[in-house]
Amino acid sequence: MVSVREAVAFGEAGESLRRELARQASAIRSAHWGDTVTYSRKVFAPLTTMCRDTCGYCTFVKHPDDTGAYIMTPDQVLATARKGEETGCKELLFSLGEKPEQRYEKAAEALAKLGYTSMIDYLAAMCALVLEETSLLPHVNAGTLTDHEIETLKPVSASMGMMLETVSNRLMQPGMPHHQCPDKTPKARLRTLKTAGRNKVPFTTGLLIGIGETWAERVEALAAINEAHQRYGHIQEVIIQNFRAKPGIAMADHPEPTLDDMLLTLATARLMLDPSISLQAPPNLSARHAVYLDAGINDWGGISPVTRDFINPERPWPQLDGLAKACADKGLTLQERLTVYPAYLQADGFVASPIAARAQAMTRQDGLAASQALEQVLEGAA
Ligand SMILES: O=c1nc2n(C[C@H](O)[C@H](O)[C@H](O)CO)c3cc(O)ccc3cc-2c(=O)[nH]1
Ligand SMILES: C[C@H]1O[C@@H](n2cnc3c(N)ncnc32)[C@H](O)[C@@H]1O
Ligand code: MET
Ligand code: SF4
Repeated sequence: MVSVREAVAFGEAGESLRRELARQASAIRSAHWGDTVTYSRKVFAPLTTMCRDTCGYCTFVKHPDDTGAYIMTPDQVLATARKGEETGCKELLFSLGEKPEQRYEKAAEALAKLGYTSMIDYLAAMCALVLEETSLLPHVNAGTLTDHEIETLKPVSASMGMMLETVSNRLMQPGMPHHQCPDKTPKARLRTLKTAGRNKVPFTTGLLIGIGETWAERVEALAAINEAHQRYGHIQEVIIQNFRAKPGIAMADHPEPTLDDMLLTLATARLMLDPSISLQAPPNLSARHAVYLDAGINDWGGISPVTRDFINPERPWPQLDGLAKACADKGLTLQERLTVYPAYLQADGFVASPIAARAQAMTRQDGLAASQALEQVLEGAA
């Protein structure tokens, strides 16, 4: 694995070094992930658009007084889940604003009408509903979480995630994207990464690139993720997500990261991270996503046949046959996976047993990649 010092120097890499790094990253992908590239067939449930943060890149968040501010009702959650079941989805991805009830009276009132005082408690109830009433596996993307919140969510979810986004404290300053966002302080994000590890939650995290961070800060963020994984063994996947500028956000005129920047970041991530960590990039945020395969990715993340990407709603999902062809053109095979990676289904203390049993049954029925013990994966990586 490449050190922080070496990786920081990659920021200055010219064209030939960039090509060499991508080649090495692809070799790691082949050695550890073979020739399969995966995706998770999912439906998206944007449980609430209200949030106590106001990130400069986010179009998802709505002020409680705006149109488009809502909390999904249990019936709406179930209707979404049913659509997913009908189209062969296995994951239901809950994505939501963070603790809106702690900032807005209106959000607290809307939550009270549903019978709850905390959004996380409501989220846990909706996960339980999905488990009871449908065949899907819930994945939770709810931002920062405390020990108590993770304890509430763990028995009712297959996996959880939170984008670290960045470790840059500069981005908290006035005029920067995380100004006055209490849940985006690097301290709170890093704490959540560790809390998830201590609680043995199969965890997804990652970087949002091109929001004003320096190359060195990006490398530091990757190092922090890898350190957490070395300590707790819980990071199942890392997403490198490229910022997209769009009308209506504070960062509407901020330049987007270039494709070369994305490729160098992906290769660096592959070279820095434990090889057992899946490397994911979203296919819908670049028309040129096929070349990500040359920079070492082995996963496309969640793709939905029914719901749009609510966080980037103007960016439709690519067709699965197109993605399969992009993989095949490079000698790779596109394969469906579950939201929780196989190794975590066998590892002690990770996935609640009824949920692990459901996931294992799905694996057998659908011929998904079989389970490999976490110890084995981590040993292989060492
Ligand atoms: O459709 C999306 N899925 C997102 N996902 C879901 C992802 O694509 C997969 O469905 C899951 O990670 C399961 O592997 C996230 C999951 C996380 O845990 C954390 C962040 C994200 C971010 C996105 C996103 O922006 N859009
Ligand atoms: C769910 C994840 O979506 C990402 N996210 C939020 N807004 C944008 C945008 N404009 N472009 C790309 N990704 C975005 C953040 O990283 C968040 O954590
Ligand atoms: N609010 C959470 C976060 O920023 C979930 C994704 S953004 C809708 O991490
Ligand atoms: S990115 Fe997440 S935390 Fe930030 S404003 Fe949007 S919903 Fe809230």
